[in-house]
Amino acid sequence: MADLASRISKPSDAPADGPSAPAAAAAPAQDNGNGAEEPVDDGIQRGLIEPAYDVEVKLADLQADTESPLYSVQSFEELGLPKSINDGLLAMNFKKPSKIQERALPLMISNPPTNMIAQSQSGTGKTAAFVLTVLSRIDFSKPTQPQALLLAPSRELARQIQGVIQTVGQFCENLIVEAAIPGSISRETGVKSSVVVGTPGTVMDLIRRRQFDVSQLKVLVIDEADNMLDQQGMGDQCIRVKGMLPKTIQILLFSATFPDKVMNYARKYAPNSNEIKLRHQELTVKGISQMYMDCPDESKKYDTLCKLYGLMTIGSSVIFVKTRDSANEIQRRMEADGHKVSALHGAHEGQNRDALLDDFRSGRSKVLITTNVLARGIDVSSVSMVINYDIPMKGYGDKEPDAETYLHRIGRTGRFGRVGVSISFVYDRKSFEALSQIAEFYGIDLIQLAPDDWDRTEKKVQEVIKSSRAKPDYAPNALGN
Ligand SMILES: Nc1ncnc2c1ncn2[C@@H]1O[C@H](COP(=O)(O)OP(=O)(O)OP(=O)(O)O)[C@@H](O)[C@H]1O
Repeated sequence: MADLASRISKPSDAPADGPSAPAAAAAPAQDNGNGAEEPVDDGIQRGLIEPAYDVEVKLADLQADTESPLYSVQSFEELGLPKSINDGLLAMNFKKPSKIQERALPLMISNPPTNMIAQSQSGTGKTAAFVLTVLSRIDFSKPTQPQALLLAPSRELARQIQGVIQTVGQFCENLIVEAAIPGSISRETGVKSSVVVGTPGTVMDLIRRRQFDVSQLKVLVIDEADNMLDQQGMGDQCIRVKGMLPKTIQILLFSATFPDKVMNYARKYAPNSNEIKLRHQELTVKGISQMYMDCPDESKKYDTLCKLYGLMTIGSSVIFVKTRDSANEIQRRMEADGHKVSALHGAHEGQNRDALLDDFRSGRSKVLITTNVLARGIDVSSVSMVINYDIPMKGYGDKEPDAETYLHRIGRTGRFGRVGVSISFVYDRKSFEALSQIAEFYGIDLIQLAPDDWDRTEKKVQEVIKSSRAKPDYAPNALGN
């Protein structure tokens, strides 16, 4: 049995990670809904929760730190991308590539095209890395001929990636990007774009019904590839889709996590790939202060959640629960108790899901209760807190802790150098052991919050949320070799 306390630190008065901050509340981020930042002229990105008191660490400092996953030696110009694409990056105020972008891009855009399996911590810019590659391969004189296909596990992530392609590609003439998600492509027209971003089931249906001409596809990207290729998940669908595509297609697989078991599938799926991999001790983002709350019993979890509501609304927060029913139930109870929350999960109809996420992105709603459907990839820079109401578990009878899902869930905060807090609720031996094993796996020390000392709990959480940016030396060892 794992040593329960070995990775879990006792409460202390020492400040939580992050520069200390005065008492002003952090401003909500300016997310443009595309995962891109609004440009500003102060040399810092808006959307990075920039309260006046944050003078300690700028993104530029983080990107100059050799230990940071955001570090690079080259500029985007030096990576040899076409001007129209560089102009898009400028408009997004992307000043320097992150480490994954700097390392993966030259390998991916070179000819002859080579497959890639690439891993990098959550929120470090994997999307732009593959989007830039896709755009560099498109022949813009054939705007309605499908040339690139990107697959993602959820409609929300597919739409988000579509938005990033449109934003980065805003100066590429005749760029047409379509989402292939349920209800998005009319039977009459079929696919009429050069870039298609979709979920595997819908893409497979479109190809089978001959509404999607795949004969000229040059590049296939699979985001969240470990999840997508997992035989327990969408592995079969992804294999079938690949079987319908040209044999010469360049395949790019991206994720923050690649468990060994799935890595074997990945290597078969994308043979002779270049690989950029991390060790699991390098995976956590140090800007995320990982905390846990030892609740007296399961029923007290809800009371604890309500007590945290004030802290949740300093920025935006995501509450992860195991089932759709518990998402609905917690929403119902919290609303009855006077809190403003929304719930998004797979039982909702597609357009409703889109509207709920759009509201969350824009800050119209600030607390979102959801299931694992939003655990991966979703990029909303204002998220300063993630709550694991249930510790993610996997396997038959939920026997094993799901370390990958834990990492993706908490990675909804702390995006690209920002700071955030994750709070995991434990309430019995099983949940405590599961969290201990996850902490052990990643080599992290979790900070305990005391449910009976709210002053201290609030202080600890506020110290992080209001500090706004990770210090350079919080960054992990970054990419392995
Ligand atoms: N070079 C850059 N400079 C500034 N910001 C960037 C840069 N590259 C990406 N970003 C921003 O960083 C944020 C996180 O990027 P992205 O969503 O691609 O992360 P990711 O690595 O795919 O994370 P996840 O593993 O959670 O999917 C986005 O808001 C994106 O706009």
